[in-house]
Amino acid sequence: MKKEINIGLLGFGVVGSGVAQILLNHQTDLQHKLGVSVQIKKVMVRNIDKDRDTSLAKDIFTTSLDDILSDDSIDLIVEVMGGTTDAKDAIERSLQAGKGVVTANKDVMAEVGPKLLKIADENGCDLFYEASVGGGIPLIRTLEDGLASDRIHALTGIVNGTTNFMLTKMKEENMSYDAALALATELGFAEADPTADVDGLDAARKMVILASLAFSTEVKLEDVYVRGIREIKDGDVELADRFGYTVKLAGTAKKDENGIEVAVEPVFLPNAHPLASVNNEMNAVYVYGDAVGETMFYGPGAGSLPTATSVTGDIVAACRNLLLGVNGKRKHAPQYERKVKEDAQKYSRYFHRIRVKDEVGVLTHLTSIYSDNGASLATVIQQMDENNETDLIIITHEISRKQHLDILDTLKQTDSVLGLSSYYRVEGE
Ligand SMILES: NC(=O)C1=CN([C@@H]2O[C@H](COP(=O)(O)OP(=O)(O)OC[C@H]3O[C@@H](n4cnc5c(N)ncnc54)[C@H](OP(=O)(O)O)[C@@H]3O)[C@@H](O)[C@H]2O)C=CC1
Ligand SMILES: N[C@@H](CC=O)C(=O)O
Ligand code: NA
Repeated sequence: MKKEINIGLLGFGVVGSGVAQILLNHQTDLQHKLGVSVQIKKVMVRNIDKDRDTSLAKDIFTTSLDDILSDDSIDLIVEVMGGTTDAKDAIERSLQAGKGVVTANKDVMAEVGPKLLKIADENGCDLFYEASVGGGIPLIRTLEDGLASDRIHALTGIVNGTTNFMLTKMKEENMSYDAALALATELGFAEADPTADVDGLDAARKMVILASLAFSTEVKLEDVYVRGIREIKDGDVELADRFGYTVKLAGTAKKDENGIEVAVEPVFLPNAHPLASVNNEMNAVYVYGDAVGETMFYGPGAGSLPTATSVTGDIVAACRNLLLGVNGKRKHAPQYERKVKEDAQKYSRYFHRIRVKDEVGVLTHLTSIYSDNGASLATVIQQMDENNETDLIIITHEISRKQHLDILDTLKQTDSVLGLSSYYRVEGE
């Protein structure tokens, strides 16, 4: 019977140092729950000379993956180094060496998750990735276990902490975009390359992971319609509020008889919608199941200790499996063929803000573009600003994404349109 489980930790940054802190500070609790102690045997970093605030012995730090993989006393690898190429390689090699892996890496799981899970299955190893979506929220395991008997048909969520933090600070404290991003980075929320956060890619990767699991099908990054928060223009947040909405970067995934649709984009959410009051780095995901109905999962979406809680939760699960000798016994092949909807099959309401020339007949001409495209309108408002320029605000009834995009294309080529200020999908009504 094992007395100790040894971990090889790949990465000692925001998340890795949090994992070490929890394993150290909660050691007696973990020992009680598992009956063995869990120790960090080696840590891989990029720069061995960096000053690190830790009580771990200096000589366990290395820059060599081989050093860790060749150590037979190491049972489990925890990948929290980030990036794609090296991390992918490290996970693959660890599994091939028969070592279970816990990772927080959504870039890798979204890109090659199915391939890595197959390698894990073939090698009788666990591959757990709870921290890859929703930071500290137990979501992956909830979909895999708690809701396993249900058929999930939709997910809607705020799955990026950095952008939600930025939008909150910009709205409530009038902080500039740059200052809000700098603060999110300082607090350890942002990715190494924060364009992944602000341009929606990080959230898109998380939606790939969630949708694949929820719908038991392969979902690729190219299946996701992605727009980030740089698309939000001055005045949009106030304008949304005037109409009773809050602007959030939301991920949505839906499944019906035509297939699946997945999107990440700034949306207008009714102010009364629970997701509208999810602020700062908090995340929340609504899961709609045929049997369970509506469930919502809420918690910190980023940050050292919240994310490390999910990683160490996975470590506990992997240790239990190792101790029971049932590691790598879950099989991960998806149940359904990949089937992605066409834009003409994706329905929503849309908000359009169009800068127009203030001249006779503009309103009639522009509304005819909508009717020519079969779109009926719920709201049409013309508002003039202090420079005598006019914004036409249009909220449509349900139309397809194809109708919406066709209308935008026509508007762009229309003489009386000075510019398309912004547009949003209206979600959650
Ligand atoms: N920060 C967060 O809130 C969250 C992060 N994640 C994910 O967790 C992972 C880690 O993120 P985070 O801790 O923020 O990242 P950091 O940049 O803070 O830390 C990365 C760590 O990995 C080491 N490292 C990076 N590349 C290599 C390499 N090629 N070889 C050896 N060591 C390497 C770095 O070494 P050195 O210290 O020498 O530079 C550093 O210790 C990422 O996949 C991220 O997306 C997931 C959820 C939330
Ligand atoms: N950069 C990410 C970190 C967690 O996944 C975020 O802000 O959500
Ligand atoms: Na999670």
